Amino acid sequence: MAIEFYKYQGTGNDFIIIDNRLDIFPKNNTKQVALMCDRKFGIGADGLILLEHHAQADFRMVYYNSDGKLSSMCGNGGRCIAHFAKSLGIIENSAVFEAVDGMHEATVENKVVSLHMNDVREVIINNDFVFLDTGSPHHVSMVDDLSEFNVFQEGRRIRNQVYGEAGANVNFVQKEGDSAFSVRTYERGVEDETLSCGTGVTAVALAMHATGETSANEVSLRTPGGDLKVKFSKKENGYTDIYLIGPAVQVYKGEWA
Ligand SMILES: N[C@@H](CCC[C@H](N)C(=O)O)C(=O)O
Repeated sequence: MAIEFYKYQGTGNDFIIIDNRLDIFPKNNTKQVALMCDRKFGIGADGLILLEHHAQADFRMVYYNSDGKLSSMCGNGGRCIAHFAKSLGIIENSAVFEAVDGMHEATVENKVVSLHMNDVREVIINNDFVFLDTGSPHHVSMVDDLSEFNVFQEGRRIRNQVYGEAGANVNFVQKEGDSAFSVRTYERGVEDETLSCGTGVTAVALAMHATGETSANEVSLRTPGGDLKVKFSKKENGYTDIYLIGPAVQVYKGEWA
């Protein structure tokens, strides 16, 4: 049976999104998800997202990385699925949905989506990197010349040598101003640099605050795919009221034969 899909991008982090409220998708078929995400033999995307029925919330979000495996939270994907829900008429301008890391709220205003992320309880500060979980695990490291930095080589090395099979996403950061940073991310499950990572820039904003690189509670993050904003409040142990804000764009609609 042909599957109707929508292609989305949030600051260049791109996704196939499918309305699976009628359970049409073969959810255990890892090979099919990987093939659909393949940029040469399939549609091409960093991940695939299912929008599903939820008894108490507006919908459920199910996220697969481009390797075809179910994974942890995707911030840019969360922003894109909220926009998709609005385009389907499931929500008006605000959504409550459940993802793998729990409940989220989102507001959609034209192409800009603000996503409420879950609280972060622990920020682990090491000599030359910070580790924290913003729904997905993130390693954050500052570098001097981000545009020339070999994100693929160094990201892949850290992802494998430091975090082993489970892995982590690896973010490289350069300070651009008091509350502005540039970020490039190597994503596990894509096993490559992506143009942007939502949980990644969220991790960077909190890591920069926790290490004193910024004292601002609203941070601008420049990624190769576009600009995002992260707002947050500090609490005794960690951070609360965390919002990831930026564009989510429906690119096209198609059918997977
Ligand atoms: N692109 C995502 C992160 C997706 C999950 C990640 N690859 C993982 O497996 O941890 C985002 O925007 O947050």
